[in-house]
Amino acid sequence: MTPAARYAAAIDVLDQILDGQPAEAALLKWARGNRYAGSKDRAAVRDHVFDCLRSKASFAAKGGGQTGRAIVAGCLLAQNADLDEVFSGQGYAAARLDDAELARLAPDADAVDLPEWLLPKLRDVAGPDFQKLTEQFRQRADVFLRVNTQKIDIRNAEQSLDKEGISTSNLAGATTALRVTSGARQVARSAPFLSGEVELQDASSQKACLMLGAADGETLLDYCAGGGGKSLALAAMGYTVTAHDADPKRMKDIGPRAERAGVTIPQVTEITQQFDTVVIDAPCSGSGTWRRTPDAKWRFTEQDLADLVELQRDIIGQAQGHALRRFVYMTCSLLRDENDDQVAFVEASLPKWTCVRQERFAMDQDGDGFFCAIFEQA
Ligand SMILES: C[S@@+](CC[C@H](N)C(=O)[O-])C[C@H]1O[C@@H](n2cnc3c(N)ncnc32)[C@H](O)[C@@H]1O
Repeated sequence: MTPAARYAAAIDVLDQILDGQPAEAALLKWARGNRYAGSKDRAAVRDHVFDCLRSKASFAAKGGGQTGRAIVAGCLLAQNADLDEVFSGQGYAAARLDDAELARLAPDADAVDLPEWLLPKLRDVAGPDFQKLTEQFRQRADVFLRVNTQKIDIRNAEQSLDKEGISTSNLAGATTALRVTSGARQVARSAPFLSGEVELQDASSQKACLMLGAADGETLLDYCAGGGGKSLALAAMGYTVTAHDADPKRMKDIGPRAERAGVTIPQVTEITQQFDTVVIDAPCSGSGTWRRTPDAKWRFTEQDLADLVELQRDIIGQAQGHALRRFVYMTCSLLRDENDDQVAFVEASLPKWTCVRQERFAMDQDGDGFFCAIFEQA
């Protein structure tokens, strides 16, 4: 596909998303309907769509409308790119911009790329860094790997990855983490990944797991285990991990991932014992990861947030009952409602627990937004 044809495909996919389809479903539908597109084409179309979704409001303002064509036009204006090359009408390129569309272009227009109702909440959390935070929402997030230090040390992992064309660099504050600086798309096919020496995991999630400290033979229940990201990181730290999730189907990847990593992680649907530590990686807005799932930020509503806050409280109430020594509450959210306010809720309603440590990881070039609070028996 030519560069212009890739933009034309992105316009079609964006129109489907604007009609209410989730981004992944719209991209999959496009790929199935256009089998001639190779993996590089699919990756490029995906990148265009996600870039446009991250900056949807500001691109729509520049491009003069809420359509795939206007948003892509706004994207090109933001990059000072040549609109005529992309909207050329030649071959599989998008049709030329008509006079009405040209008249609506506003290269100097701008907008905050977040839903209006969330702005006071994010201003409250970010304080003087609010501007920086809004700018971050427009950026692509880096890919990070977690080195499985039970199998390989970080220096040898870097060398093995390098042999496969994957360049990495170290990261301050996370002894297990590598930033992928090139070759990210090769990771899942590479020998270090397939042999369980490295896993894909954001750096902030890794830092939160490291907050739990040395395992000292402790048993640990991962109460909201999902695909097992935290379970695997904690098993690699030496914890004897049991995985649980309200939806057992979500745990289907844990078996193969654990096998690659060389650990055993039993999965349970009913909990019949107590654990030294219980980890609650709670369902949340995911606002700290919206650079990776930008359509989610536009769909998220105040009612969604209220429902999540209630669900998180229910889960805390259930899960803490299985903890002997401590429980750990985590979210990949930036919002106080899901973080600090839940710490206050625990301290007010469950007086046997005291928060002994909490960390907020900013959403920046070194990882997603993340929150972790550790509670011990008072
Ligand atoms: C943030 S995700 C977990 C991500 C996972 N820990 C990881 O690191 O890959 C939250 C999980 O909580 C689960 N969940 C939702 N409600 C729950 C409940 N009432 N009890 C236990 N798990 C629940 C969801 O099915 C989802 O898999």
